[in-house]
Amino acid sequence: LGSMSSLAISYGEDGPVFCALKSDGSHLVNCYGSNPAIIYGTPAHFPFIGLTAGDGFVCGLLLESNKPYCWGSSGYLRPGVPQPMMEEAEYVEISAGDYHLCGLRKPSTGRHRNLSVIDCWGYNMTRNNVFDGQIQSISAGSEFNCGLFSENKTVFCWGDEASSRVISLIPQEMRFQKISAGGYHVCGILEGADSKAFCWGRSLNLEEEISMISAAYLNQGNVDFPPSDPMLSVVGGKFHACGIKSYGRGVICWGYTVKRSTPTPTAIKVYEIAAGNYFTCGILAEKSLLPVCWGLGFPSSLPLAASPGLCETAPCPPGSYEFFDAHAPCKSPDSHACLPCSNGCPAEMYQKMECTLKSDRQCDYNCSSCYSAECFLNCSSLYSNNAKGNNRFWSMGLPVIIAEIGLAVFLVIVVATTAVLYVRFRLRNCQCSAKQSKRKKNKGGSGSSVSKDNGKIRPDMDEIKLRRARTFTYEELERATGGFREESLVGKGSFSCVYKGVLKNGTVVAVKKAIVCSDKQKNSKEFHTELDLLSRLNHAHLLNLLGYCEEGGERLLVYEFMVHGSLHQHLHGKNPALIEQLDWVRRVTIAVQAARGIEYLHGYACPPVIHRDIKSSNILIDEEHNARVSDFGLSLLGPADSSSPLAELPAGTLGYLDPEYYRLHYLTTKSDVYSFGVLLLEILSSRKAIDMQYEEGNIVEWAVPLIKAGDISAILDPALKPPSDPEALKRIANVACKCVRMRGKERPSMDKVTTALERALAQLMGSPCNDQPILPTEVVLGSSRMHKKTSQRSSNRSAISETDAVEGDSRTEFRAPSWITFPSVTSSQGRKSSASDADVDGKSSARNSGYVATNAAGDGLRSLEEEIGPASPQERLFLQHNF
Ligand SMILES: Nc1ncnc2c1ncn2[C@@H]1O[C@H](COP(=O)(O)OP(=O)(O)OP(=O)(O)O)[C@@H](O)[C@H]1O
Repeated sequence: LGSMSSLAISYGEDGPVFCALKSDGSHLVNCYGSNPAIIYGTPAHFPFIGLTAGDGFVCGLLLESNKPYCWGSSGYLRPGVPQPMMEEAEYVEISAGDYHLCGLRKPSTGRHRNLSVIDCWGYNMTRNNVFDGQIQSISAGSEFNCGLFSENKTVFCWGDEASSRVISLIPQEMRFQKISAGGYHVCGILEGADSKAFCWGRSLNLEEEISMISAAYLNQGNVDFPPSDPMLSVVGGKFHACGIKSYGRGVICWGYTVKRSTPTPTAIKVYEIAAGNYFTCGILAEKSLLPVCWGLGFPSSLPLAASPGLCETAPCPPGSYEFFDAHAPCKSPDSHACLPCSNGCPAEMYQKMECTLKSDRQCDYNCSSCYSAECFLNCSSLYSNNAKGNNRFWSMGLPVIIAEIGLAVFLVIVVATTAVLYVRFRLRNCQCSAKQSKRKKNKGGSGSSVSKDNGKIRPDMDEIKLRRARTFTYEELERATGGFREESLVGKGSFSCVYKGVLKNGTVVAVKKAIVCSDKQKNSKEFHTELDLLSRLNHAHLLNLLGYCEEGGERLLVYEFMVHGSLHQHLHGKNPALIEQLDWVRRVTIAVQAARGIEYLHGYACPPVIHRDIKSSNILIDEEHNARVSDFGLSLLGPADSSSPLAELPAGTLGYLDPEYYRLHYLTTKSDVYSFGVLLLEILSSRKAIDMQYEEGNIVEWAVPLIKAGDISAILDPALKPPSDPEALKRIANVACKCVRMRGKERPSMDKVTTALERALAQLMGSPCNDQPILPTEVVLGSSRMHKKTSQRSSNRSAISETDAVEGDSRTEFRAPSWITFPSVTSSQGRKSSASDADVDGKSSARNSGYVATNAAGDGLRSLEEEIGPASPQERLFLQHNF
């Protein structure tokens, strides 16, 4: 993030890495950190002009060729010189965002001298951007970029606006000395004597954003505003910014600070700083030139001396001075590391020495006009030399100090009280829907010990027993399943075996027995999560928990038995009759029902539940072929405010796992939407989510390009006759494409998916008014509770069905290991930008008032918003914050 510098910090799931140019003038790079792809990929013998870094990668501007060179593990930027690259292109600056890199080309000469070209590579950015006007510098944010025009010192930005709003909030009338972008904001230093920092965007300084962040993270961090101190430079992290103070080179940070972070050091002076996502590092302004870091997740000191700044071939411009030290930070004697001069002297001080080409401005205390404790203390040595001065200090200084301390204590108390009241006020807002509260009451909630702290409802075990699920003895279940014999086994999962059993009263049940596992705690966590969730949820398309048993080391869950097993068995089993049994209407019905179950988890359960393991083996089918979503072993109680991503370690099943969740560890309901999209593709094609027998093993990589090319028939299951109205399936395929978009915020929410699927189902069934949503589900799908009960009664009577045979063994699914590959941008999103990799000289560029970009052709698909109406304000807020 931010602008090119002598140091750069990479972040991401493989851990943070600090890279810096060596302090010995060799221009070689040294890296330190935990991402092996960066550490081992560091080109130790290439001299660089400067560095920049993003999520999992670092890039440097090569000294010899003035071209960028990247290394690390980004899925969006290949190691080496980014491609496509024009041979003659040379760059003066590079800057990296989360998944992309941009380079500012050397100014053109001749008739194009008033045009500037910025080339970008990576996620959604690969194109050449041509601008009217000369550009002084560029800076990349998470998924956007900004530049500073040399002439009028105004800023322009382009890229993703929805999550950052950096484009609409640009302060048009302001002039900047320099700028630096962060995750979703930009900070700049204003022109003029006071050199104040000014920030805009969504992660800093906006009322709305502040309250969003506070609500989500109140217990974890704090939010504050840009300081008013004059600044020398600023850098942006994901949700914070830091700057070097003009006087004294001290550092100051603002924005969101994660709790448990190492605090910003107050007593250091730095030459240069750079920020990763949640931490910042600076090069100490002392002989050692060692880096110090603060924030979350990085050592606070590093053993690599680093260059204090970038080397420039031109003499240091006015307003800067050349760094002189025992170290010579620049290779060539003609180039200089220029540091910005501090700006004026603070109050109570006077300028002792001007900033020259060789040294910074020096200020000293004006002891005759002291009013701060610092000044008095500094001047106290003078006073101590004469009794008069001493008396003056005691008579004047002490009361001032005491008054200041008193004021500070008072302010702390006021702020703390306000914060406590605010927290209470915010948490009051998570309330369950009236319907749900009523349900809770009806279910014996009067003596309930349900804790409403934090708006989360976490019943204890005793209460679960009382409320719904009954306890079984081990002996009872052992008897029901014939001693857990092999013949009763109906399926196997990663954590459990599922047996068919018949209780004493004749009820047919499925008994899920935890596989004894060395990681007992994890197993126990899953067990209790499932109990907690299932006992609270109640929906026609969720699987009912009947009871549980916890005896000795054994843990068992007892569910309704689903006579037709799982959707996985139907789609991928060995029995072709089973596949055909699921005709198009049945399949789409199952998709709609599953969508409704998930929509309930996301939208109606309180707090929302994220399933985390939506897949065909977790969609069970009852006797009426109605779908029931099962297996909440991995579910998480969502945040009360569903807009805040939960940082959890990725869990789920390979092929269905949301790449954004896997890469960024941000878990939102949109991760379930991704998995559901994969499930839709599976339903349409009968291909497994990952099937290595095909060249394109990943269903998303295979199906999405075909759907986008309009070749829907290529993905439809050949075992079924095409439907009379293939448009309906096309509609579903388009919805699936939207669900599996790389970025969560671009995926539709489950309620929109459900509505779109319902319409498709109506169309498939030949409904004359398929543009109207079909309501209620029960009428169309026959899946009311009553209906379900009948179905259960009959399923209880039924003998072991054709799907009872164990297929778990033949099914190969993998839990997410670190080597998982996801659909690459080059094959899906990347394709759409390839057409726009236009002629660098702007032959095919469209121009628009100073900012001209050869934007990629938009998504060929109609937006879901267009299709089924705009999002509600709450959804919009959620989408905007679904990073
Ligand atoms: N209530 C049920 N009725 C009938 N069959 C069931 C029932 N529950 C599970 N099964 C069968 O048992 C299989 C294993 O289920 P389980 O929930 O243990 O694991 P899974 O979800 O398939 O895999 P994992 O645990 O790895 O996510 C299912 O795929 C299904 O075929």
